[in-house]
Amino acid sequence: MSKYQYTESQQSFIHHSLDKDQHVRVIAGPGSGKTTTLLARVRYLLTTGVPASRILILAFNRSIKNQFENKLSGLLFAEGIHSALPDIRTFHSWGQSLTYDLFNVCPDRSLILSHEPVSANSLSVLFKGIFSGGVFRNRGIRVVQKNKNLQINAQQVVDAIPDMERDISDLLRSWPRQHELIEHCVSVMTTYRNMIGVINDMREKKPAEVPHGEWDELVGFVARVDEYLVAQGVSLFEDQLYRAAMYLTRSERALEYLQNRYDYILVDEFQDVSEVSQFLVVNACRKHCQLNAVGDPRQSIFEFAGADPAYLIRGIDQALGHITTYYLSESFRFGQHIAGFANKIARNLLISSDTQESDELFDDPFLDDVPLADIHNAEIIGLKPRDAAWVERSDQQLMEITAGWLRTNKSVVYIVRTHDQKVDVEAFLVRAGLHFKHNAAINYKALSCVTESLMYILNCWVENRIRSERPSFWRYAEGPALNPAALADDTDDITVQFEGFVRSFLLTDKLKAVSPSQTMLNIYERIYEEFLRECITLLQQDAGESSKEQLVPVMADRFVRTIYSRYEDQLSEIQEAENYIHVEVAHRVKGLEFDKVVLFDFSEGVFPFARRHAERDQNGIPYQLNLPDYIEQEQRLAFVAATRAKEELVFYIPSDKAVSRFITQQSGYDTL
Ligand SMILES: Nc1ncnc2c1ncn2[C@@H]1O[C@H](COP(=O)(O)OP(=O)(O)OP(=O)(O)O)[C@@H](O)[C@H]1O
Repeated sequence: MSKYQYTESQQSFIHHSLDKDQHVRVIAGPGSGKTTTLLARVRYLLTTGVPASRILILAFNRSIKNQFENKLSGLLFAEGIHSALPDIRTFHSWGQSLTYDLFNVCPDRSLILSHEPVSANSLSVLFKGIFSGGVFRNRGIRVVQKNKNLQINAQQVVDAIPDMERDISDLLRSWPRQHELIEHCVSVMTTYRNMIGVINDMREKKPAEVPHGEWDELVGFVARVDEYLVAQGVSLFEDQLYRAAMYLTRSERALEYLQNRYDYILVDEFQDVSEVSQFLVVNACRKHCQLNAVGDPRQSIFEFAGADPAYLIRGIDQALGHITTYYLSESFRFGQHIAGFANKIARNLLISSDTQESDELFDDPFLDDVPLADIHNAEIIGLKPRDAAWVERSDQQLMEITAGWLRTNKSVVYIVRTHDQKVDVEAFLVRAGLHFKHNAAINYKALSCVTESLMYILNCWVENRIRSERPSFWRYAEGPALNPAALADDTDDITVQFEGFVRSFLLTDKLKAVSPSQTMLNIYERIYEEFLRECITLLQQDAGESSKEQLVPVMADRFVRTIYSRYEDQLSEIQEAENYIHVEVAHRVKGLEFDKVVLFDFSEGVFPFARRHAERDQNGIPYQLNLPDYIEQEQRLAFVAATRAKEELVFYIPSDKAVSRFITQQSGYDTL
């Protein structure tokens, strides 16, 4: 017995024809039960006798895939359906396994050995993978090596990291000025988890912006990394899909294999398919396989990565011919008020675009206007211009509301626009004594804070002065002021000097300010202690032979190589049992829902987003903010973020910022 009373249109999709050429599509707004209905459709297929192995379900990332897998197993278990699970995969994992299946079917090396240049995008993915350790260490990436058709396994990729690290430290060592060496060292290390940020910065920099001939150094470094990757013949993340697609375009047998592999392919969030993903899907469904595509064009937020909602709206019709479309028009997630608010955000999309395509997109019943006067659930917390007492009171208000939610066991998310903002929000929550869920990425950020502070200390030590620009997290730290007396060299023993200096920073107080839990505080303290010990050992070994300046880069290098890597594993394993707040960037909340949603910093420049250093027009406006396509993309993101809320939606706008254009166009909301 199902837990839901499915609506008529949901039922029509669930029980849609089993004929393989009767492709089907569902277009519906957020919370209308697309994923829920897709699960029910799979259950229906299984109960009508379709073998699980003939069904493929595709998701865009691992978390959505895992969620689907868990929900499906739960559903089947609850209803006593004894069936194996269908093939549930991310697009990339499908592309990867497909390539190997195709190679077995048609072992023609020339089809997969052709060498493709390493694109900037692939490079970014590679770096992300390597430095986050996730993709490469846990999953293993099978890559095809040029000329040998060998698989390089994950371990080999990981083993290659020291070469790159050596390159980086060589670069750092050869940096002309000590001062900049340390600063650059800090920036490299703090972005160690997101190396591509550094690489891309280098790529985008123009010679004129880089002082004193360092440009050549940067260009040389990037070129060396590129060469290194090419020499490895590394097959990168996106190539998992391209390689399979290439195979299909060149081999009839491969195509035939694919077209006979599955009877049903179901894709959630179809608005986010890219050209290559859609190519694979429609080719798989062209003959004996039914496509079930589910999505919401207004929730297309990955255009920058090649996604195009047009594939959902008409691309699949063009490729496959007749397709039945169902619209789900009721939202089960939220009431009228939130729907009305979200619709207003989306409505602007319709206004700003007069193409045929957008009429098709937005003329659906879900968008029925709701009078804004009715909106109570969506609240805007507006802060007056910066005024300490006022800010304090308003922050306090938000914290009190949040604490109340947690007391009643509500699920709570703070949605931010960028990863950097996460750190700010976390510090904000820590100050308020509230717990947030920290996953590996957040831990890396926190660890970066620790790294940054250690580099800061080393820097001060070399310069014999407290520097005015402190690490960013320092501003959240309460604790006693730094002790300038400790800077005085009252002993000749460099080791004693150093230890006294580091300890004078009273680190524990500062660490407390950035530690989301006692467990993490303990780990941070251990890192500090170990760092200190390592440095002292080094100083003792080198006593008298090296100057402070020479020792600093060596210490920094050691820190990253040994301590950093040892603790990151521990940190990523920590799980908090307490009731916590989720803090997540907008791009990662798609498909999720929470009782209470805070859109943190919903201001101009954040929604829509403008990089701090973005190029500006003659009026000082970041040029992106004048591009209608970009604005639409950002609006879709705002729409996705706002529609995660089941019960309550709060917009939080810092006092010194202007309210986002996406809500200034609205009226009738409550202000706290
Ligand atoms: N027929 C129904 N009766 C009651 N609740 C339902 C029904 N269908 C779906 N729901 C509930 O509605 C909520 C939203 O469903 P779901 O996540 O499937 O929506 P969605 O359309 O996939 O949303 P999004 O586009 O935001 O990913 C879930 O909590 C789900 O349990």
